[in-house]
Amino acid sequence: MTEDTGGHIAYILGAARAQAARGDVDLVQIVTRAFDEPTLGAVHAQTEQQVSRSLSIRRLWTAQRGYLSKENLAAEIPALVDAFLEDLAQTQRLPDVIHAHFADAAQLALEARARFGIPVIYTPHSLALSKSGPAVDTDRVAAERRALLEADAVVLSSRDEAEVQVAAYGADAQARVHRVSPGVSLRRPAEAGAGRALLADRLSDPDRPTLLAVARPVARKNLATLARVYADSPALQARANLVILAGQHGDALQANAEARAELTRLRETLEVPALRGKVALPPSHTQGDVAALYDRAAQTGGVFVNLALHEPFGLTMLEAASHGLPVVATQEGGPADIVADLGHGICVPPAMWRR
Ligand SMILES: O=c1ccn([C@@H]2O[C@H](COP(=O)(O)OP(=O)(O)O[C@H]3O[C@H](CO)[C@@H](O)[C@H](O)[C@H]3O)[C@@H](O)[C@H]2O)c(=O)[nH]1
Ligand SMILES: O=P(O)(O)OC[C@H]1O[C@](O)(CO)[C@@H](O)[C@@H]1O
Repeated sequence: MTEDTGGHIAYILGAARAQAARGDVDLVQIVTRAFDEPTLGAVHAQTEQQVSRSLSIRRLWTAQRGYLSKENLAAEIPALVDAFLEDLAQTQRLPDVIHAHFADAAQLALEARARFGIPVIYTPHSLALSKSGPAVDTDRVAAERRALLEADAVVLSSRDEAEVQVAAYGADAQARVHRVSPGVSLRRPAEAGAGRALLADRLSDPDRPTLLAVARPVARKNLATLARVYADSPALQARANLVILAGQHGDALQANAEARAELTRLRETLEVPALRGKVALPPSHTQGDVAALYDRAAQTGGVFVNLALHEPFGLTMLEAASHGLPVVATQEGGPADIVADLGHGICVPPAMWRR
């Protein structure tokens, strides 16, 4: 949707679909914020969306009707809490449990528990104290700590999250932790030629092995280092193409400062005459394109690359595996567990190539 739409959304949709398909679950409802932004899709202004018989999306309206990035969401939380409590007060059947994804959602869930007694599960996806860089968002850290301490259960994806990342929030934070390794659905092969069409104008020979990266353009994902390694290596350029999907960045106005800086670095490194025909940094793509690119990379004998400075879990390692694509993955965070379980690649220290 935007350059910041990433793994926690993919996780929620996958988990909700899997839960809704269970015989012992009557209804799953994804509750999120409504917004009116036609360029991002009219569906986000739809209050109720039926996804399948037992899965729906409920969107809450507040006075602020436009799209808000996660950095701008904090001021809207009190209004969202009110909208959520009012919605629950009017529902015919209260949920048996609320699973809050990310600490801002946990703030709504904990208020709902206080009012209606509904138990709360919290999944952080990405804890701010694990992020490298100088600017730690103290409000976000406080919301994460509260959610870790007050939720009835905390569901984490990787051993690193459970044993290392949560420990940074204090010994108490580990008390209710459960580790559940996520999966991804095994995808059907993409439509013949789909990924090829996306690359045709950009790569002189799309059949050469592909080095593929798929990640949001944020400093933590370290995409600029991958670009620099490729740009500095004639040997790599002679053997493989480089394809980087770094979110939707056709409309630069949407991008926040961090994404703009990362995308500028990527363009400055890759959009140079010497690399023409060897590199693709497509500005937009569909979900079908992502699946097709994983397939294409596998078919060309390529590899998926994730050099993140820190990766809390690493859903893209699973996606690559589900398409039969081996990985070179960061050893910082969750990927080491995934690669050890699946045996589909190697883990490397990303600092080896730090800019
Ligand atoms: O241009 C892009 C970039 C990403 N994606 C998708 O977005 C998701 C990104 O996943 P990942 O890089 O793992 O997630 P993050 O956005 O960083 O989200 C957090 O949450 C994920 C789920 O818990 C964890 O795997 C991550 O480690 C954690 O940082 C994947 O489904 C990608 O296919 C796209 O479709 N297009
Ligand atoms: O990089 P951060 O700030 O830790 O946040 C990661 C999360 O934020 C989002 O990009 C947007 O909410 C999620 O898709 C992702 O899981």
